[in-house]
Amino acid sequence: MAGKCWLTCLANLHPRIHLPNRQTCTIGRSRDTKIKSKRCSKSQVEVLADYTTYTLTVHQVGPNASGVNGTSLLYGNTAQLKHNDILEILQGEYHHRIEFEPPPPPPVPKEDNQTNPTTTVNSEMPRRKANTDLKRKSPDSEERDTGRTKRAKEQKGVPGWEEYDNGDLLVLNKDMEGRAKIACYDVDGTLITTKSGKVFAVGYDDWKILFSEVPGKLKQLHKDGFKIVIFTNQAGIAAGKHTVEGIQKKLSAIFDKLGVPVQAFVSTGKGSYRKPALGMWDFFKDKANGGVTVDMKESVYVGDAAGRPAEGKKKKKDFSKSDRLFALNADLNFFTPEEHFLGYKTQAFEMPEFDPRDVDDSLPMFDPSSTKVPKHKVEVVVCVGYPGSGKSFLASTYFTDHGYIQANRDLLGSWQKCISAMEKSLQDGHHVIIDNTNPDAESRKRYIDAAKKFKVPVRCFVFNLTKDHCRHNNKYREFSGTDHSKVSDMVYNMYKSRYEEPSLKEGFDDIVKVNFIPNFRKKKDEDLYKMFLLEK
Ligand SMILES: Nc1ncnc2c1ncn2[C@@H]1O[C@H](COP(=O)(O)OP(=O)(O)OP(=O)(O)O)[C@@H](O)[C@H]1O
Repeated sequence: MAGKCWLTCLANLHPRIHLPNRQTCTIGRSRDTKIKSKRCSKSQVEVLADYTTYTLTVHQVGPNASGVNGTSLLYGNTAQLKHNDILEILQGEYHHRIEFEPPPPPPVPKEDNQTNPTTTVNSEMPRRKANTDLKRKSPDSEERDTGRTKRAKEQKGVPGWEEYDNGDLLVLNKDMEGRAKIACYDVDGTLITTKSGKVFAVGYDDWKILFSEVPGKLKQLHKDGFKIVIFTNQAGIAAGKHTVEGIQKKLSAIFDKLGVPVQAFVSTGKGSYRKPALGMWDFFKDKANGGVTVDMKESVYVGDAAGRPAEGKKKKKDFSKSDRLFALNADLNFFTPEEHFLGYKTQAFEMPEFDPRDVDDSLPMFDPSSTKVPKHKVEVVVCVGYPGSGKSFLASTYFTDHGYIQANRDLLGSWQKCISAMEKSLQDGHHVIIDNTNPDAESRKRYIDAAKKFKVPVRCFVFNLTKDHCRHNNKYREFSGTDHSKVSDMVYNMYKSRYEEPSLKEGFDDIVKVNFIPNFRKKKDEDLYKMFLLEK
């Protein structure tokens, strides 16, 4: 972990600025930065250093663009910078280097569950009409993609492996004979551990069988009529940290050592093949078990990402719950490696805070339940809610039916355009709903002021969902193929840090809470929604 993070001015105009761990700092026109240009706001960017991941989250607050490594950032957008990245406080001007001290350790090939800090630029308020600057891939990622495509083609050399969905899924022994009883396993931390003793493998040879009991147990199960099937997340491949051949050779070597026939599925990215989502399981059931129906009562799934809490200093908590949730989604009997191989009694575990199976549809849509829509002859409704809280869903399925014009920054491009759309609609005598996240008083004030200018009442509708519920909705949106850019966890943290509880003092005529009332058009949408889609 870094001990310090510095913002170092490349023009050497001022002493370097210290950025404390996990504290939001505002950078802009100030004595500290010696920036005098009025184009630079006093609050041009908000930055948040994270010493554990060696990353700096930058959120642009000022109206003029800032820049990151030559790429423009726009109002409301965020970027994640790593050690030695350059922040241009105004795009093309006031270049500052991000320096962690001591610097991050050099990258080594790692297992899937480790992420290397890489610079990413995201729209905080995810854009449907994406800014092309933000969409453009960094030269780095282009190199990685090209490399990956090439490697994917070259991988034919590793016997038995095939690639599906442009390399999102790798399958070993797809046509292996089907069986009804399936013993499924995760790999890292379940069948193997590192030889080096490090948490993450150093190279593809850094592995050994986890428990001496593993090969015998697998052989016995195979003899008893079980098919041995592996489901492993290896998003390090898409991230460019692993090669396809490297992982395939490593896995094939592990299976040779186990001495039992194995069928394997590898999810290489972050999409719907990644556990706990069921992409790999569905592929296995539908296309790789020779048409044999799985006996769900007898079949088992074993994995170490089981949500077990820490045991004092003896054992860290599990890094994720994805194996347990994958088994739950698939309706498979789940065991930890210790329970399965060593005969431990059921181990304690924690479930995620948000359980999609428990969404309560008995609540009233609004609190107070007597809330009228519309309430006034012409009015403005300002939404407040995390990305994925359902603002657009409610605006388009409910408010527009009641004659509201929906103003959404992702669609229109800027809050200024939302104001113009709002003013035009009010002039034409239409209600307006402002469908943006609006976490703080400052972002809401613009709409309140514009409504007051037109002497029109303005109400605030606050979406009453937890952060994890909204993260779930966001994943659901991703998997259901909606045209919406991905929203990262960083954006959720940023919303949380900026959030100010709406108050009547801001000028609202009323504040209403909006409950999440599930409303699905198709059974398959509901089925997907009710699965665990988050890993923790
Ligand atoms: N009441 C609901 N019933 C079923 N699905 C819903 C409901 N509300 C939202 N969803 C689904 O949840 C996902 C997120 O909803 P939506 O896009 O409306 O969120 P949002 O608050 O507008 O997000 P953002 O601020 O990121 O644009 C979508 O896939 C949407 O279909």
